[in-house]
Amino acid sequence: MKILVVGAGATGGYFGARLVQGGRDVTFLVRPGRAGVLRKRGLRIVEPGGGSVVEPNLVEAGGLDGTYDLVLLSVKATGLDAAIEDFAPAVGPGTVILPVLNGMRHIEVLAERFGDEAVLGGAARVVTTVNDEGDIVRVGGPHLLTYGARSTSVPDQVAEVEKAFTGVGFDAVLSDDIVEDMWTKWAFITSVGAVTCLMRGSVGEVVAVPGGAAFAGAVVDEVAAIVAAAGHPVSETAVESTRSTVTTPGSPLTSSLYRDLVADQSVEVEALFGDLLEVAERVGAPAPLLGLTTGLLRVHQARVTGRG
Ligand SMILES: NC(=O)C1=CN([C@@H]2O[C@H](COP(=O)(O)OP(=O)(O)OC[C@H]3O[C@@H](n4cnc5c(N)ncnc54)[C@H](OP(=O)(O)O)[C@@H]3O)[C@@H](O)[C@H]2O)C=CC1
Ligand SMILES: CC(C)(CO)C(=O)C(=O)O
Repeated sequence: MKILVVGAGATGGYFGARLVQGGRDVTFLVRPGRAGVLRKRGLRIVEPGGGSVVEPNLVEAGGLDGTYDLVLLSVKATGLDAAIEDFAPAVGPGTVILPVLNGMRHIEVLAERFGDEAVLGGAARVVTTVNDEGDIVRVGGPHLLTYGARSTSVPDQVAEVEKAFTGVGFDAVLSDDIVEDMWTKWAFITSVGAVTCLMRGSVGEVVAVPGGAAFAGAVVDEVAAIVAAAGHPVSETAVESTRSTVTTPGSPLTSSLYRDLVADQSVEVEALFGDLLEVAERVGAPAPLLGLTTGLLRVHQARVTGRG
């Protein structure tokens, strides 16, 4: 199976490197800056207990020659439209696209462009960042990629994807209800994102102040009520797991959203928060904390965008 990983950043770099190490046929579609770093240093993973480096096959937009069986799409929501134009030549009649983006809006955009059947659902649970040297840093914790067909008609290629993801150095789960898994991940990431961005700290820092844990719990309840009202209830187990995650004393956990915010970078505000706020308004679910987070992030995003 020929795999094209679009974006060799925190998620694509991590899962892609693991696939390379597992002997899979992987090429990374990258832009010139990232290509330069990867040619010089290789694709390095830094993680507790060691690290590794692979020499990745790289291609830049315009250099794509032929189609791929799987496109693993791992750009931020803010880069989605441009990335689609760049990887489109790699998509043929037999290609499936597996996005790891948080949120839901990218699914509609991709399905509109490439057809409903070609677009799988995906949800990544991994805590990775790209450090100043351009290496992928994995903090620890799960490295789980859940994926699956979004409708009952499962494209034949899914079995091939399952084979490709078996026995490589991350956990992969083929889900029979990936859409609900994506809603669960969306509820999780907005909860962690709201707690860390509103309070500007890690979970442990928030929990350490009086009222911090109660505030974090209120965020979890608000988000869970919104997705339930929208017809995508998260299981009680998942709600309690998120509650435990955002109220764990001493936890260093942040979110990629928070890390981008404090690094003064562009944030995925509309895909993660704007869209969920719209859902809340549509179904009449109260969303004061979500509204506050969305406003805060929109102000930040307007400043970043205005800077050019
Ligand atoms: N980081 C995490 O722990 C997790 C993130 N996610 C989600 O995964 C998605 C991806 O996030 P993440 O991996 O962190 O993001 P990163 O910013 O770390 O990586 C995105 C990469 O995409 C590249 N890119 C953007 N546009 C293009 C393009 N047109 N062609 C080629 N490469 C391109 C960027 O390259 P360049 O250097 O050129 O800008 C960058 O290396 C997000 O939706 C995020 O919310 C989900 C779970 C965990
Ligand atoms: C799991 C977590 C919170 C890791 O950072 C994440 O999914 C994200 O930040 O997007």
